[in-house]
Amino acid sequence: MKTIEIKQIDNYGYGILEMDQRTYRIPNVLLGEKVQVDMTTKGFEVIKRLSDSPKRALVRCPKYDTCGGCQLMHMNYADQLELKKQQIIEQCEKYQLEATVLDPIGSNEPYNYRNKIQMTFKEHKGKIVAGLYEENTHKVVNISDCDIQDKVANQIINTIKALMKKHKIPAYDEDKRTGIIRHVLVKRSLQTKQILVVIVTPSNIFPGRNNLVKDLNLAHPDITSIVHNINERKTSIVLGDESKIITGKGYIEDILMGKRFLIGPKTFYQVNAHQTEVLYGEVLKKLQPKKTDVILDAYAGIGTIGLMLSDHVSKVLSVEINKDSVRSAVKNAELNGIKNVEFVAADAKDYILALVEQKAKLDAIVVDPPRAGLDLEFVKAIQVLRPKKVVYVSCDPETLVRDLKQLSRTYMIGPIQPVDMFSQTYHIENCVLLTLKN
Ligand SMILES: C[S@@+](CC[C@H](N)C(=O)[O-])C[C@H]1O[C@@H](n2cnc3c(N)ncnc32)[C@H](O)[C@@H]1O
Repeated sequence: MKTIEIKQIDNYGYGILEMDQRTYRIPNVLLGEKVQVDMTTKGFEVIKRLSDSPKRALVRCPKYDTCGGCQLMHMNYADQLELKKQQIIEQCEKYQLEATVLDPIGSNEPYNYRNKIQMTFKEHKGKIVAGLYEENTHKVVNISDCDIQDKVANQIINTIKALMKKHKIPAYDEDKRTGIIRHVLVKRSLQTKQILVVIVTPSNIFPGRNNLVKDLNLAHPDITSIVHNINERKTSIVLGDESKIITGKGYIEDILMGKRFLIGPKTFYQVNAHQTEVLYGEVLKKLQPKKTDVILDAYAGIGTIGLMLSDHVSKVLSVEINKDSVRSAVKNAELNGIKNVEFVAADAKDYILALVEQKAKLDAIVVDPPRAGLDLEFVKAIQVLRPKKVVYVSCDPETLVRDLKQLSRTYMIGPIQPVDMFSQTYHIENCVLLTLKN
């Protein structure tokens, strides 16, 4: 056993310890804190924290050390934001990109902000547990009150656990392939307060379903719709292909930037509605669109950014690879009476290459790719099309800066504006305006 002092913290919130020519990353420690550590056959283990930094924040979650879902709950919120800013600066240095990184826009609601919760159910020593998988394992950490998830959704999960006991409905055992309830997904709209509950089972057979649904509705009369989803596959993917609507319409509605959006079991939707409006507000502010503009919204999801922009421009081209999301986007346009957005289900790279082929004239492009960032061919196609403005929305600082470096040959890179959509975790969203060089 050894006592060590934490002398370095990386930009993801881990203490860094160099020992025996190896580097260890220690969670839940702050600069100057002393910890007792032990080398085990498995590697490195923190036995006990011996001192607390004056900058330590109260960790509200009793499962913080095992769950792995949050990494920064032990830090003051202002320090969390500063650390996330440093992540982006680190990437700018790595890729030698000259860019200003602004202070992140923090959230007024750094707890209980997630509007979607997805719990895995298991039996453990004769008890039903529901929670998230422990990092890199299939062990479920039992969570009864997650501090970043919606409070009502937490209560619904606890009710379902109690009702399973009451009606003797067993949780699914993925090794033996026995039992009934595998996962429960709850989505709750911030604006309309509508609630969708999706109960996932491994087959059609669901004894006790009617009793469970009846009691669940009695306990939570505010539930808008309950869906039974069947996932027969041995996979960590939560939802299967078949869904049966048990009550309600099978989806809920939310309002974002004044527009209505339909959210079904599989619909991709930003998890932090408070900060999504802040982020989309930044997109609008940076783009300063004109009524005559033709804009491409690439990696469009259910069309949220393009639909928000539709009032301000002449036409939006919206491209998204997931066909279900595109179908939702089309419905969302109808729901809002929007007629100037053209939706395409395609790989954004293929679509933009076709626009290059057609010598299309675009005034601006908004991109919001997944963590992998933009395909190099997509980046090069932007450089051929040469719209005056590009707004890049990103959830991964490394791929953002990599792509900005490439785009900086043709575009001036504006200040990078981080927006904190994922408080208590090390994730950060960014938004940046690129303006065509003369
Ligand atoms: C970070 S989400 C952004 C969604 C949307 N802009 C929003 O704010 O909700 C990224 C989206 O890119 C889509 N996507 C991933 N790869 C793609 C590709 N090669 N071409 C087009 N869309 C893609 C995903 O399905 C997902 O909907």
